[in-house]
Amino acid sequence: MCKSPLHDFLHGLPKCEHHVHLEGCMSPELIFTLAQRNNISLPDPATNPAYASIAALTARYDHFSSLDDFLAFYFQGMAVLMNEADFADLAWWYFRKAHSDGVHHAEVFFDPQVHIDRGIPYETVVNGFAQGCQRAENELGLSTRLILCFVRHLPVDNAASVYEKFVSSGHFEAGVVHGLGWSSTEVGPPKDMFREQYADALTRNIPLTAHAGEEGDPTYISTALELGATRIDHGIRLIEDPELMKRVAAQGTLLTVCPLSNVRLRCVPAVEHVPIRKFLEAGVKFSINSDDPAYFGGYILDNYCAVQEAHQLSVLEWRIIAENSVQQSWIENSRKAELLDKIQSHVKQFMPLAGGVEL
Ligand SMILES: Nc1ncnc2[nH]cnc12
Ligand SMILES: [Zn+2]
Repeated sequence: MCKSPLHDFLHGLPKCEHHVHLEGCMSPELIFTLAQRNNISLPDPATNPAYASIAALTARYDHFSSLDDFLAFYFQGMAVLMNEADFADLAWWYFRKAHSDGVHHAEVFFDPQVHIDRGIPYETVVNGFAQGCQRAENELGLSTRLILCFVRHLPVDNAASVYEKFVSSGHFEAGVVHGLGWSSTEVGPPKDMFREQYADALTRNIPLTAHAGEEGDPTYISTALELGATRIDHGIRLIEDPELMKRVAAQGTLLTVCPLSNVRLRCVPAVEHVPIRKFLEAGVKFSINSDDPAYFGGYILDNYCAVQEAHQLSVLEWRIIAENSVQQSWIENSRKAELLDKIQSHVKQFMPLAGGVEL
């Protein structure tokens, strides 16, 4: 538990999560358990000592040197997911934890290309994750959205083939998959590598987001916007381009910021350097998220608390963050109204911490 006097306020504050990779919720315990259950060999500890034990793997996660160093473990970890039930259990496990952190609405990423590449059918992945989402809606009252992510470390033809599967499945029209994103290695591959897929998705009114401005400079963000993304995942390097920052603020584009991830992947030296105050001052909308919580030492509430300890925000600033998170969620207006009411009631309870300001 964090030491901030706002801890209880932050815990109960109704949250929306917009940036979490379901495969990033594979804890070392779960990796070892599923490897055994599904008879899958993990890397040999003789050549990769990180896999000697759960404790060794956990300890290795403290020392990622970059995004790509982390991604190697992330792809290895998800290789133990085999059956629909594995995917469903993983999603359910995340939703239960998110619910206990005060999340009411969660938009979650998954990486089908990486699973298909190792022989798991597209339907197994989507059906399993969709089951987890349905269970969270039924049993926890969460609203959920699945976002299919293209990955930048595989050839674009590979993304084209999964995009065809996605389109022909009718999963968007059926409300099973709600949007598209891209992720994985940022610097290196062409910035606009999914131009064709995003152009086609726009004609179908599919919501688009993109990982950009995490390790890459602001031109990665402007390219994603040019291709039709209405949301930017991470986006912390936006502060290096004041003109672009004005545009992003004016358009109301949401940045899905992940503070603990940025520290673990060495994008910033500490949470104090995540430009939270600069974004607030510039009117840039953002939400606070966990990214790959099993790898980065914390789920969403840990990220909220880390931001509070580093930036000392007021109750009213948190209210703005929470309301923007709801307004920029990919949900119906009636659900937005419900969540905005919940935020208002919660903030009212904490009036004294707001310094007596009329709410
Ligand atoms: N932080 C991150 N950046 C890019 N791709 C990812 N895939 C999972 N986590 C990611
Ligand atoms: Zn991410």
